[in-house]
Amino acid sequence: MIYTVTLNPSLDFITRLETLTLGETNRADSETIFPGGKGINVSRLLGQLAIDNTAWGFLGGFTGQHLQNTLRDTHLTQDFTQIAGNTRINLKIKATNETEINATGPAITAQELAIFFQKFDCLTHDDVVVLSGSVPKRLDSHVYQQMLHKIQLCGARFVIDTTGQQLKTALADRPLLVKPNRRELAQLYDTDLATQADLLRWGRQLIVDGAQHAIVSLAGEGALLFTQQTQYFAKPIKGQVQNSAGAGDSMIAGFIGTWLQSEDVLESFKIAVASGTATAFSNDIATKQKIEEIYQQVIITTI
Ligand SMILES: Nc1ncnc2c1ncn2[C@@H]1O[C@H](COP(=O)(O)OP(=O)(O)OP(=O)(O)O)[C@@H](O)[C@H]1O
Ligand SMILES: O=P(O)(O)OC[C@@]1(O)O[C@H](CO)[C@@H](O)[C@@H]1O
Repeated sequence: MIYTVTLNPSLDFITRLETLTLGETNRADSETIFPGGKGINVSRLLGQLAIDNTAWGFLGGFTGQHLQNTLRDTHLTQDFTQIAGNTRINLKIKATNETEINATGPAITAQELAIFFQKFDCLTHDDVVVLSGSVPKRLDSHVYQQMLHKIQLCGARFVIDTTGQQLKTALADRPLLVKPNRRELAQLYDTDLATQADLLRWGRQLIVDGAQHAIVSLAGEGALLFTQQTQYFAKPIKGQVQNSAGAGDSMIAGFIGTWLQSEDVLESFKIAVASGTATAFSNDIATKQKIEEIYQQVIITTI
């Protein structure tokens, strides 16, 4: 079974307007609310690919209830830990540029955390846990390390999509996949990635430091995949970007969902690129139909 963990889920409130003027009352042209949070996005994309998975994380309050209701129609099993606080609302402003304000998230009590950790006791070596996204501000930042410890005790495998020190520490535990974007890779190794050679050098370092597979996503400039043996480049695909939030999560889902079924690295990377791009070209997480349409345009080269 694939389990996704979203410690800090969200309702993503997306508002569109022509221009955003700071310090003024702005009037929106439209608004939409989507279920959000990185692990939940991974779960939803896996669902589109008809891959069974269970979503773990913390949900609470009226926002948590709404999120749970919207997820009912999707192909994923919900096994969230209920909390007293309100699940956060993240504001995504689509104007000339995209501006995001991600909320801190609710407080998690020691008791709620203990109930959440009990879930890890059922893991076996057949399971893969996808750990994604931020830690609610008032939760101990070592929570990722604690989860990794429990995952390894059970012999399960994991994918991790986080940043900075949490990612650095996790590399030594041999994640199946990591997927920093360009900015996150630069921050991880404290370098500026000025050239293509820098990207290749530091992308390869993720493997040297322990990752089994590493995708470096480059938004509208494509993506790189590093494996133990080789490295691939996916050419960018042209299209109308609707809402790029969740593109990276979709890549992770496309890759790991396919790899666990086939262990075919190249095919997994193709589905990853198709899934990420299809989500960038959709308002919400991409549908299976959109992923299949984009898949026809994916071109991968060895570099
Ligand atoms: N503007 C775009 N045009 C074409 N493809 C895109 C675009 N944005 C994203 N993609 C596709 O989606 C993949 C992941 O996007 P990106 O690098 O933005 O991930 P990310 O920063 O993790 O995104 P997010 O945090 O919003 O989920 C890219 O490698 C690319 O394949
Ligand atoms: O604050 P975090 O946990 O880093 O990111 C949360 C978030 O921006 O990530 C998803 C897109 O990847 C959105 O659905 C959600 O709002």
